[in-house]
Amino acid sequence: MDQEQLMDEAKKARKRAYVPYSQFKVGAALLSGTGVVYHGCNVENASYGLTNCAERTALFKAISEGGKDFQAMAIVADTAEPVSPCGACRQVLAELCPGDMPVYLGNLDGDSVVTAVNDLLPGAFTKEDLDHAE
Ligand SMILES: O=c1ccn([C@H]2C[C@H](O)[C@@H](CO)O2)c(=O)[nH]1
Ligand SMILES: [Zn+2]
Repeated sequence: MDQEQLMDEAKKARKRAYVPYSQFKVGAALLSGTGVVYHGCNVENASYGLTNCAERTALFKAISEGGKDFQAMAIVADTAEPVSPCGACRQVLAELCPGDMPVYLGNLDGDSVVTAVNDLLPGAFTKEDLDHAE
């Protein structure tokens, strides 16, 4: 599955966004090592802070269903520039995906940029930091 196909999967996921408060729909698609695509949309809540972003929805779905060896993630929103994932999602990506995994950021106009997990969160706090606790 190439970048364009994974972006199309993210666009499909975006349609399911539950966004009664922001009306800002985001979709994500995460490709696993076995070729399975895990889809995620943002899911908001009347208690705003409980909102789950599209990226974390896809990641948590994938882990809970046994997905592994993640190959790439595509993220799309209706933004002027390709969407920029929030800090919480960058941290969860750093936890669960390889540092060199490509992340495709896009918008509905077809603009896209390719980045990588490490570039989204240089110096991430990781399990290695915990290993050195005294
Ligand atoms: O990369 C992003 C950025 C924002 N949101 C969601 C959270 C909230 O529902 C809405 C506005 O921030 O967009 C995502 O899902 N992913
Ligand atoms: Zn986020």
